[in-house]
Amino acid sequence: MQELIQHIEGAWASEMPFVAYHLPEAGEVNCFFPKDSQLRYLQHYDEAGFIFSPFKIESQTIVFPEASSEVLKFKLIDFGKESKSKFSIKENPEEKENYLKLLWEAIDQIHAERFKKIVVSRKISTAYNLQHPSELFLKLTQFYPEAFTYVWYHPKVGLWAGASPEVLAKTYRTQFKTMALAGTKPADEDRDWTEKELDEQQMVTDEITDALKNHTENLQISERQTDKAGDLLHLRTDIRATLASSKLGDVLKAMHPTPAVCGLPKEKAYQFLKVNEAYDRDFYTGFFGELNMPQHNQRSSRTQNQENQAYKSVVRVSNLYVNLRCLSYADGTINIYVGGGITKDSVPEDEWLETVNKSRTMLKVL
Ligand SMILES: C=C(O[C@H]1C=CC=C(C(=O)O)[C@@H]1O)C(=O)O
Repeated sequence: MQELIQHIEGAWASEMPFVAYHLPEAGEVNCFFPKDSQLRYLQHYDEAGFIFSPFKIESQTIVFPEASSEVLKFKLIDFGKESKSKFSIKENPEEKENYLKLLWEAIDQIHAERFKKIVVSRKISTAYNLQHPSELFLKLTQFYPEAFTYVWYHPKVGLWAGASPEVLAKTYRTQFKTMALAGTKPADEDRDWTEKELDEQQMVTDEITDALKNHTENLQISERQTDKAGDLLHLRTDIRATLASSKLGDVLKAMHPTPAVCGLPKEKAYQFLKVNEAYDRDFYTGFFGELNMPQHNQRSSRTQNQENQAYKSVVRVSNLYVNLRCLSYADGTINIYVGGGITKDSVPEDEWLETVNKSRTMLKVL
């Protein structure tokens, strides 16, 4: 653990890129330390490494290639330091008013039948002196073991950190997994899911299923379930398929941005967000994670006339998550990114409150 901290702090102090991450419920932390600070962009989804992709489809995906990085694993130890942060941000009335205006605009457009759903968002900025990214990362792993937690840094981009509950794409050989995640309520709120929330999530399931139809076979859709993400609950449907002749890159192109982060119809919603959201989402609601990284499997096989024999196989797997419940940091400022799905039944004040609740996921670790 001490070694992990030293590696992260060493890279941070010498302004060298790095990523440290923890996959849900995994026993170890993985890290990439690129050997130089050149900014590299992904050319093809056959490459192997850790990718960091922005929301905008026309922007490029950054890669820390496996081949030119030191790739390390560290055992994760529970260090029992669950100290809650006292850090808070005062509500800014002007920010609230502007966000309510955006919400009303989105709802009006839905009533005018331009959209069925749109996911609007905002950025909460505050002065903050981030000294130790390893501390931030370890708190994330402690508070949110069920999420994909990470801290990512490149000197030419800045630092990002988060705890994502949403799988965009997992692959194992030809097996493909994703999920439709939408609808939000506080975990301590004892109430049923509303029609609005059920509808909103169903739209995501339908759209993802539709996008996958042309690229996969054997589509399987699970029952809907409630999923915990920090102090929040979401509705979730798991979707599995077999990748046919299509490659992961084609599937991602068809899926991203899903209606869990953009809207329906996708292109119109995307244009609306570009014009009406008063800030650049940057990497928020983009995606990130392992691309074609080796997974070492050890199995024992008993063949005829042979002793039990252990053999190893290596399978290249991808684990990509949507960049939600995240923050960025540069030059003494922290930005926390939050949004929510708007449908015809949305109530602006409730949607505002939902973003306040979502911001607590990151505030807790500051
Ligand atoms: C856009 C966000 O969440 C998405 C994922 C789950 C639930 C959502 C919702 O209930 O609106 C959003 O679609 C965010 O956390 O910033």
